[in-house]
Amino acid sequence: MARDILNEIIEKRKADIARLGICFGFERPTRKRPLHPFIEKAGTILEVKRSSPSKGNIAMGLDPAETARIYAQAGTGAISVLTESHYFNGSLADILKVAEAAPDCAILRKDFLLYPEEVDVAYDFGADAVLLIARILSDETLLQMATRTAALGMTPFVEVRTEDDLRKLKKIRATVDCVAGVNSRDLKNFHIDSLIPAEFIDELGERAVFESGIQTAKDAAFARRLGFAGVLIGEAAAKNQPAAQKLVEGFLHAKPDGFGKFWKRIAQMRKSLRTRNPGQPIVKICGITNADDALLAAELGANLLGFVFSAQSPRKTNTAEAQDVIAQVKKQFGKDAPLCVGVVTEHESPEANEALGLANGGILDAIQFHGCEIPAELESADFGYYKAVRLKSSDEAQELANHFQHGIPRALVDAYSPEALGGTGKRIDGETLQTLSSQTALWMAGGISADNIQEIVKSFHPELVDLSSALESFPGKKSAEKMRAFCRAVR
Ligand SMILES: O=P(O)(O)OC[C@@H](O)[C@@H](O)c1c[nH]c2ccccc12
Repeated sequence: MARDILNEIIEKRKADIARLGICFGFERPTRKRPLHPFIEKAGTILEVKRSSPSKGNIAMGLDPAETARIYAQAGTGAISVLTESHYFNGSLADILKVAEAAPDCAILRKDFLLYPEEVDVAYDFGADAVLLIARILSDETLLQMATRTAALGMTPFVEVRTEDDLRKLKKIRATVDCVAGVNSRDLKNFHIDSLIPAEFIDELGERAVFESGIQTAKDAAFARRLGFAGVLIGEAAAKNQPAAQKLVEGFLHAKPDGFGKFWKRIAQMRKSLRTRNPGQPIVKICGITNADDALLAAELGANLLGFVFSAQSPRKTNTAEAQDVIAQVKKQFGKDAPLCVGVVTEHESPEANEALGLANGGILDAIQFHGCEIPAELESADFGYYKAVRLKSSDEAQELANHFQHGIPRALVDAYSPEALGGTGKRIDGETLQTLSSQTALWMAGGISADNIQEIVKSFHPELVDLSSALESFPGKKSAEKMRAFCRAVR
């Protein structure tokens, strides 16, 4: 059985408190600073974090006062102080130091708090907000602690990760106002998935915070683009403090937009498939050129439709055709219509410009950059985008990790073929797929059909499968029979 770190942390804390008391041996101060509002408008929370169970040493020698000054200078409105000692090497004394060094910042006490009395301790040491992890607290204790936090004038910051956590949050919100955070890291196995916050955001209320896994300014921007009011950044800020300002600006300069909306819809699709039909991947049917194919695909439950804007492709479409097809699909399926994606293979080609025009006009929901880079000017585009990488070898699979460093949660992998840019029916080798599926949520294209989809799902657990040629009667025209057979097989 995997080691349950969460449990270990809690057991050690209980033992410490039994031995040292609720202040862990520190003298209990009287609060000196005034209370600060916490995430009342969009802002960042930078964390004083020396180490963690997942990463080990992060910034062991960090000086809390110096760090707090740098964070305040970087423009953050709030600072999180990890006070857990065994795994994070923090202490209550750190709060006192941060409070003195950053008098204008709100302070969050970040710990695995278990007892209502610990809320009073947080107040006395100078905290303005208190982390309450829904997963480790019963309904009653959570309510009691949130109520106590609010009664003292602090902000309860409730962290959720599961549906049951969400239920608890809703229950306490009936009586206590609180900020809700969603952790993109699973505290049980440390996996980071930036689409988890996207799944939850619509249920978290206005003051929602995206927690963990933020490495770059673009990642921070992604949280804002999804619509989060706050973002909590630990490792990336603590380890590289001169870069803290860039992280803050990345978040503050972005705004909720169509890019965030696209990923939110992907996250919601994944969630609804998970509840209705666990294991079934999101299905993207690509190479759509006509309304009959599009309408049948939508009726059969395709989640995304792909429109190819590439001169070389036998499945290429154009503005007028795509516009007409998409209008018919949206008319018939309304808000349940599949998402429509333009596939682009070459920058600044007339075809790429047509696709970008449709995306800017809100007709295409996203652009897939297939085998070409994403143009830098898209950083504030009001539509979704991601990259499709054509993999030649398993070595390249390693490089794929880089594509997730830019605030874009997924990349699609396709098989490489010297003859064409896609739609060759060729499949990526099993070893590479295995590597990828163990590292990331797999978005897979190339050689998928009704005949092999069950084996693919079983072996590689793709989150999304993208098909084109296997569903055709001839290039550019889908076969109703093959589409039906595929949809039966994928369920
Ligand atoms: O270092 P990161 O990946 O930026 O994560 C920061 C913060 O979200 C993380 O430390 C955290 C989130 N929730 C927690 C609960 C307890 C301890 C720590 C945490």
